[in-house]
Formats: sequence, structure tokens, C-alpha cells
Amino acid sequence: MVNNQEVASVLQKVRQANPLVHNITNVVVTNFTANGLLALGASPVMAYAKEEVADMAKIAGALVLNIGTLNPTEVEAMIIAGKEANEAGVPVIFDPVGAGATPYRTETARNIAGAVQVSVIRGNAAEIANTIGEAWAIKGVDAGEGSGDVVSLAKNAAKRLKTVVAITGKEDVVTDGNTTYIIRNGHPILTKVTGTGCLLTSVIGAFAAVERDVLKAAAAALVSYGVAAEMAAKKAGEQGPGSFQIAFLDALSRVGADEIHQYGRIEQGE
Ligand SMILES: Nc1ncnc2c1ncn2[C@@H]1O[C@H](COP(=O)(O)OP(=O)(O)OP(=O)(O)O)[C@@H](O)[C@H]1O
Ligand SMILES: Cc1ncsc1CCO
Ligand SMILES: [Mg+2]
Repeated sequence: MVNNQEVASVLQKVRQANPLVHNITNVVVTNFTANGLLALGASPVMAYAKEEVADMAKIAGALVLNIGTLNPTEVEAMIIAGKEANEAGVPVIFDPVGAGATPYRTETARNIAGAVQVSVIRGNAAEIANTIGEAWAIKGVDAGEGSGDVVSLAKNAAKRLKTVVAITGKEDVVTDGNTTYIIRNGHPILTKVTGTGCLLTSVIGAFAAVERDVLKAAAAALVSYGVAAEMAAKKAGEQGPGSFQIAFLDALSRVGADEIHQYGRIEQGE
């Protein structure tokens, strides 16, 4: 059972270990992702060339693959890096950005999930549904009243892909198919800053680099990230998304055991 105490302890391990996180990510969020990982206490690197991704991936603590602005050259590099990470026992975290939006994206998400053993896949409900080829009604995306559906979707995806699945939104659901946690942290203003989902995927990478129990690592990342967002929203949310983005980077560097114990809202689901 992952509780706030365990969340705080994995967060502390990230700060102590300063893990190297290799990101092959999209051009929109690159800088924000690097700064977010630095603020948290991890060590980001972006490397894309197929000539070097295998060498980088095998020395990293985690590899993050994100198809937000995909192209064939980059996808080829992602698969090379992913396979090398698998060989080296480096956890691979996958963000199927926009799966379902175009056939190329959907196919690529499925190809990557098939070719690489992914430790965690993180996306919104529509992206996860499209990655496993399940129909998904938009009205179920807001986890409010539809959270039961999100839980079943997450469990199905975990069983089909044999991986931990994190579906984020108003509430976050994370499951390995057997054990499920619901996290009720975060703030709606996160949806007004681009790349907050992508940075979260990389933050899961930092946590997975220091904690072998992948479900625990992912749950701890979701709680820490959501609590940091609440701290930032309190400080700067009223001023708007620009101030919030900066306050959020600050909060990622400040969030610690005290805040996790005070604000962390994680519970075990069915
Ligand atoms: N309505 C909401 N209330 C509180 N937190 C939210 C809400 N919507 C999203 N979040 C939080 O925002 C973060 C990003 O999740 P989201 O589901 O928006 O990712 P995403 O769709 O991949 O985003 P993007 O592609 O824009 O980066 C998560 O921490 C999630 O919990
Ligand atoms: C806006 C946007 N377009 C492709 S990726 C991206 C960043 C959010 O994932
Ligand atoms: Mg996203």
C-alpha cells in the first residue's frame, strides 16, 4: 500500500540520487521538461540521434519516449533507444501524445508499445484508449463522474500492454492491472500550460530511476507532482498561467515530506 510516507520517501530518494533521465521528447516541451526535472532534483538529458541514443539510454536511470512531434527518424531512434534500455534494465516510460488524433500517431503509439518493453505508459484517457484500440467516449474523459470507466480502461490497458498504466486528468489513476491507486491532487490551471502532461511523464521517469517497484514509483510521482501544482496555484494561480508556470518550477524544487503529508491525497482503488 503506497501512502504519503512512502511517497515522501521516494521523492527524497530522487533528490539524493539525482538520476539521469534520457528524454526523446517533443519540440514544444523540451525546455520546460529539462527545467522541471532539474527543479525536482533529477538530471535531464535530451539526445535524439540514432547514432547515440543507445549509448545514452544504457547509462541513464530512465528513458522517456514522447511522440508529441513525431517523425520517422525520431521514431526509429526511440525504438533503438527503447530496445537498448530493455537490454540494460533501464525503465522506459512512454507518453503516447495525441494517439487517436491521426492514423500515423495511433500506429506509432502501438508500434512503440509493441516493440519496446515499457515500464509505465502515461497519458490522458483518450490517448491510452487509442493506444490499446479501445473505443473511448469523450464524456468519460473527465474522471469526475466517469472515474469508474477510467479505472477499467487503465486496468485493461495494463493487462494488454503488461505494464503500469497512469491515466491523468481531474483525478489520476495508476494501476499494474491488479493494484490500483486514485490520486486526487493537482489543479485545473495545469491544463493551461503546455507540456504539464509531458513533464509529468518525465518526472515518472525520475521516480522509476530510483524505485524498482514501478507502480509505487509512478504513484509517488503523481502525488508529488499534484501537490507541487497545488502549492504553485496557491502562490501564483490567480495571476494566470505564465506566473503559474514559473511558480510550478519553484514548487517542484520545494515540495517535500511536510507538504506531501499535509496535502497528498492517494487512496487504493478497487
Ligand atoms: N481538472 C484538473 N484538475 C486537477 N488536476 C488536473 C486536471 N486536469 C489535469 N490535471 C493534472 O494535470 C497534469 C497533466 O495531466 P493531463 O491529463 O492534463 O495531461 P495531458 O493531457 O497529457 O497534458 P498535455 O498533453 O497538455 O501535456 C496531471 O498532474 C493531472 O493530474
Ligand atoms: C502543443 C503540442 N503539440 C504537439 S506536442 C505538444 C505539447 C503538449 O504535449
Ligand atoms: Mg499529453
